[in-house]
Amino acid sequence: MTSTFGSRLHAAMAERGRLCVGIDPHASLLHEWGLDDDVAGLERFALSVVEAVAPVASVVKPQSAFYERFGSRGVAVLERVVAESRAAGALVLLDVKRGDIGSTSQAYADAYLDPASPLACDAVTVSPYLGLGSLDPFVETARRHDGGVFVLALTSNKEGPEVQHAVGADGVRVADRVLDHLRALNAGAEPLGSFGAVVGATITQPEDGPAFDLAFGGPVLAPGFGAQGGTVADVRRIFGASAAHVLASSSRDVLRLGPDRVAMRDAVRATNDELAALG
Ligand SMILES: O=C(O)c1cc(=O)[nH]c(=O)n1[C@@H]1O[C@H](COP(=O)(O)O)[C@@H](O)[C@H]1O
Repeated sequence: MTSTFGSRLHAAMAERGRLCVGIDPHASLLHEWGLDDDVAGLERFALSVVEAVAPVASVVKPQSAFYERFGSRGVAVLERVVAESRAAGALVLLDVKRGDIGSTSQAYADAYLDPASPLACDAVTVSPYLGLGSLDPFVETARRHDGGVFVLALTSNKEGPEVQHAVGADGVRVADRVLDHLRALNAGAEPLGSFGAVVGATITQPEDGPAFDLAFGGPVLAPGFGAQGGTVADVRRIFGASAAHVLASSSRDVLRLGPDRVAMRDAVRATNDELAALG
């Protein structure tokens, strides 16, 4: 690879748009598509989505759990999803939300960010709740291999604020610490850093304290767009002038249009146009 993840993502968003498509083969979706909830159904579903969206979307985001539930054969399907999406020109953000003590995080980082690994992808989601320093192996491995890391900051689910808005002994809120850490990691990176934050497209800024500062020099992954209620207007409301660096992420809202590949692809294009209109 020749350029940082942040540079590749910046170019891909400019060229293909700001929608990330989640490839999440829920059992209920396999059923809606008329497929069995088995490895053959998983493979048919996932590769049909890749064929429909990977040639047009800037980023695809397979959620590992939906593949892992079928064991090693499911993970083999995930490997194909990653490889075939990249071959079609999409960046792959593997949603695994890993995070462990540093020595174990190194093994996770090698699994997803070392190009020699069977599951190598462009970027990965991680959880910071073992401490920001525990993420160093992901950061260093990403820097070494031009990969990216997206750290959970303000998640889309309603339970998130109980932990993420909590104030530490130093008076700093947990999510602010995560965003500050990312700001330091991205310092000086142009046009965009490689260290992103996950900020749901459903969040509301706190009424009893200052707004979270969502400009930190890196990309934002904004899941919760679509099926969880987030809209283009929410992206404008939450991110304002930083919306250009926001990847709105939708899984079920696109996937439920299948197995009609044209309908899925058209939906991606239409949403990209709406997001582009935010400026
Ligand atoms: O990291 C994520 O992708 C993520 C973070 C978050 O705060 N909320 C969230 O929904 N997600 C993931 O985004 C996807 C949302 O799927 P839909 O609700 O079907 O669009 C799922 O794969 C979730 O695991």
